Amino acid sequence: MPDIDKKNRPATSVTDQEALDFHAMGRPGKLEINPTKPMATQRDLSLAYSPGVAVPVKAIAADPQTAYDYTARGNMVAVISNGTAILGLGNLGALASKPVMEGKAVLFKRFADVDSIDLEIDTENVDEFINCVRFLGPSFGGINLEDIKAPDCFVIESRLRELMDIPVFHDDQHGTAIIAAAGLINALELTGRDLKTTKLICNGAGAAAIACVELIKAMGFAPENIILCDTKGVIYQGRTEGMNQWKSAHAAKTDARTLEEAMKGADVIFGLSQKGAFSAKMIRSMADRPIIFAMANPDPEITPEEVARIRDDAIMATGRSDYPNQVNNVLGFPYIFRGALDVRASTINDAMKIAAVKALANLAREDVPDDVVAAYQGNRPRFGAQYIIPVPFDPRLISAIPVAVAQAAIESGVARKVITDMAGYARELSARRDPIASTLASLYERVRRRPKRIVFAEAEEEQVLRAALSYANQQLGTALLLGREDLIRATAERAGIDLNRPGLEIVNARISTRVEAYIDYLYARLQRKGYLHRDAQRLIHNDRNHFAASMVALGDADGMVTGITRNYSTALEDVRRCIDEKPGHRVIGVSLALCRGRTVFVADTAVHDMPSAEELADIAEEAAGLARRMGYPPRVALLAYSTFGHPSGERSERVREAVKILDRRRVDFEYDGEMAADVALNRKVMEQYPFCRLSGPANVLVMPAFHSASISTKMLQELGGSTVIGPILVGLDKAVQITSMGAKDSDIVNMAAIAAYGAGS
Ligand SMILES: NC(=O)C1=CN([C@@H]2O[C@H](COP(=O)(O)OP(=O)(O)OC[C@H]3O[C@@H](n4cnc5c(N)ncnc54)[C@H](OP(=O)(O)O)[C@@H]3O)[C@@H](O)[C@H]2O)C=CC1
Ligand SMILES: CC(=O)C(=O)O
Ligand SMILES: [Mg+2]
Repeated sequence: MPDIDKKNRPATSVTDQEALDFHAMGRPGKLEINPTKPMATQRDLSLAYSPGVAVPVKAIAADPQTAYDYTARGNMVAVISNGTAILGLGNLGALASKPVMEGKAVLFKRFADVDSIDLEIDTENVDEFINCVRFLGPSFGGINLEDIKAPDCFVIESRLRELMDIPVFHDDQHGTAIIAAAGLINALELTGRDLKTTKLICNGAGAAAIACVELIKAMGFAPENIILCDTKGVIYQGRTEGMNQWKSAHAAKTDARTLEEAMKGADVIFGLSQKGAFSAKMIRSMADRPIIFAMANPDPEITPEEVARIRDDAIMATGRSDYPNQVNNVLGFPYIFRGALDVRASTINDAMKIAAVKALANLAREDVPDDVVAAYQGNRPRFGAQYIIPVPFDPRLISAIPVAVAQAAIESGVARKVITDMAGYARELSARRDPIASTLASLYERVRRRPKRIVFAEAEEEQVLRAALSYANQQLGTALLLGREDLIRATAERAGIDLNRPGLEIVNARISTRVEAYIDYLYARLQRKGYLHRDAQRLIHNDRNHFAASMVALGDADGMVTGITRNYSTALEDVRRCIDEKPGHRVIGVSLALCRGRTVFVADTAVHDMPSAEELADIAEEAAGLARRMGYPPRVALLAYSTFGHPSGERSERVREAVKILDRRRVDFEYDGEMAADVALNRKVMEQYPFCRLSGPANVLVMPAFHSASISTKMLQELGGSTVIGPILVGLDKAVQITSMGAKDSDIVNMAAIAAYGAGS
């Protein structure tokens, strides 16, 4: 197990066990391959395979460009490594690099809808590596080389670029250089420095470092103001030990021999070396308002906390997502390839790289529009020391960078397809991304800024304890562990959880001084509903849900999460005995189904069995409200088996009536119905009803009844490969969330975070 310094872990750090569990969960690894065409009938087979497949074969043989029309090549990138420089962990071999390469492949998909596959090549021999890759060209639209050590990577990349007619891009070199250069331009601007007079030290003289230095020199940085260092110290003119031609090209005329000597008075320091390479003394010796990019992964050369202890005038960036200013090639490679693929570029040239630098640097200087604020944890960042570069979840990246890259490819003559309508292309690009990940990231961050006390009502269960620990570890607030103390302690011991860490508190119902207050509260609510005082006593003494909900009702906790040991409706009844709906609202459940890059909100998946027309209209309003709060402009479809009156039937009548009620209420969101699910979700089918008032496929589906809501979300999960979050309870006066029975710890912590978010400020 790697030795990680626990004290220096930032807020969102995960434990080693969590990382292993995540990778092992379900189907091991992070990728699978799915067909894009139906493969159900004899005819499908005849088309997809023999004899039909022969037709595109001949077409491609006659005109190779048609491979982009008839195969997956045009959207497919190989992520290729031999594992000789895995992050900052060193040469751990091809097989060990696979988790990182799978990770890069899923980032391609997640951020830019580029399909990608990882290929680990088990050789350190440069010629063997080149020969292995050079013949793969027909399979891919581009090659992303990753984590190959210097100087081999330079030879490999330049030879493959000559041998292949598709983009070959060593991400650690150029991806890193592009992001670092963009961040540097902005940091120089903020500190009033000039590119030509700034003094920069780069620690590390490998793939990333050499490329960074080359790019910034190409952009006008004075060569005499740059000093590179490696494990042997300063790379000075005349040095012979540990040199190669790429280091020699940047050897400095200087008397400095150690990093410490070189760093005295430096304006900028780039770390592309190893964890902990910068000392406090070095940082202290830098010029005023120093610019420190500690980019080693997973642990930087020095942490922002350590720098903050030494000086308060630094602009600080790291390669990590859990600190401000993430200078990491994830901001580049998905979008750079997106742009290159979309114009079928033969290469990624300097013009395209510089276009990406400028697009990225400019984006950080622009005002962040309202619909992007969610990606910034609900804050509107302003160009400044804490914001020199956009965050990876910024939804503007998907349009800004590919457009700039594609345009530069066209202008520099390497595009094999010309895009004339760049504005239309930018719109298409935006539609490729679903904001759910940024929405959830923002939700977590908001909670982190106003941490909440959440009762975990079933804390004797192991997965609940794990979720509580994760809640505390992520600094979302205090997890109140409700249960019998001896049992909680026994479970914690079995699970290896240290209950003494900050952020975990046991609430032992038996000895709580608040028991009488909760009994009085509950009795006052229930006495006219047939409950005796001793019934209230029994509920508080014996039932965790009543105890937890009373804690929340009386302000002893901000919210609660339950549901592991009891079915949903029973848990909800327990809670409803203690907590009412918010005035003017209706309590409903909304599930989020995340499928193929698209999120739909489905309601009501928890409460109303057979809602009336009035109730359906309320459900539409509540669900639209949640969608809007989560950053989705709601387009609500009220679903039925029929569409706009056909086939007619009594059951659709209620739905039609609900639409009329919404008309009368003059609600401020798009809605229409009744309609079948394919009309709601498929633009082409919807176009057959030109009078439909939805401006695009629905993102909020109001189901006609609980059974259809429940059946469809469960089918989406089991058969459609969707991730389903929820049901999220909305409309209650206090923040309560109920998980499904047997939910995993990751689901429980999500629901706890949603409860904390619901608890507001
Ligand atoms: N934030 C980001 O986006 C990225 C960050 N990186 C990080 O940059 C680092 C280097 O990666 P990469 O260039 O691919 O790897 P390479 O193996 O190509 O190069 C590593 C370089 O770092 C030098 N080095 C290692 N330890 C030290 C040290 N303690 N002091 C000075 N120099 C040292 C090596 O020196 P020598 O030549 O003497 O062996 C070598 O020059 C890694 O930590 C990686 O995670 C890389 C790519 C992207
Ligand atoms: C981010 C990255 O590619 C690296 O650290 O190697
Ligand atoms: Mg890398």
